[in-house]
Amino acid sequence: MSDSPAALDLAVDGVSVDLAGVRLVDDITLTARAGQVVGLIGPNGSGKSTLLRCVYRALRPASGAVLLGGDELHALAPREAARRVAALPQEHSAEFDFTVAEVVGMGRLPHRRGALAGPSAGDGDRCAEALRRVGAAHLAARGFLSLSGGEKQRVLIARALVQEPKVLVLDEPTNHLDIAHQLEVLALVREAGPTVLTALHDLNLAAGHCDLLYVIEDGRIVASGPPAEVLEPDLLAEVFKVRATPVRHPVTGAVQLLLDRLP
Ligand SMILES: Nc1ncnc2c1ncn2[C@@H]1O[C@H](COP(=O)(O)OP(=O)(O)OP(=O)(O)O)[C@@H](O)[C@H]1O
Repeated sequence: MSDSPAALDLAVDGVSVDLAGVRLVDDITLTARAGQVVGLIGPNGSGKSTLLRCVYRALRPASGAVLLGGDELHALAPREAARRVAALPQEHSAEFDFTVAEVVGMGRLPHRRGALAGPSAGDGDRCAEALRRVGAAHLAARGFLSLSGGEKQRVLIARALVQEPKVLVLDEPTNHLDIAHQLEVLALVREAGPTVLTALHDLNLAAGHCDLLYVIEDGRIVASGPPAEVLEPDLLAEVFKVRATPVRHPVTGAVQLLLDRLP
């Protein structure tokens, strides 16, 4: 865990979300202490993205609150919220007809002095460094729309990093990434120092990279705790409908799962 002073405690306090008359997230409470990497795992349609959308302000909960360092997120001015929270959404509704360098530069907008102010000194260096860290420096001049899925994902991670958030919300950050980049990106977001709340499908990545896991099923949290405690066979059979055999990674010591279909 990083003790970066830039990170803030995140608390989701009794959050419920209703869409189209259906309760999709039901009274969820979770906490991530400053600098922790907290994973949200659960089957398809369990409510992970819906909850994360509340934490990056794309949705307003029907009840409950999201607190950042004790301040209510939905009460902050948009610009102030954007200085504290960056997000990597699962679907990018906005397709960017911009260069990669321009897309990453958008991450600096919340830090500009005024709405009409230009880039600050150092913004270009920050963006170049972030692109380098995600292994995308060579793509800076390319059109974003011309990139592969994994290249786009890495550029959007660079954009979130240059925002220098105190809380980083990631919805399936390893989507489209090859295995080396999956491991790299998860190490990178931890090193960057913000509090991280991330949805992950890969249970072994969750086991190896998260300080704490919350398991969501049908919009409710059904288990939480350190990965080695949470990822136990009965729970995984019940929630994910798989047979899981936990083993210790011989090098890192992290719990890892051998997975197959239930007999
Ligand atoms: N606007 C909406 N109106 C009605 N239902 C919705 C809406 N958005 C999402 N849902 C439903 O809410 C449930 C939770 O969706 P959500 O995207 O949060 O799940 P998820 O856990 O992120 O799933 P996945 O692992 O498939 O990404 C799903 O059944 C989904 O179909």
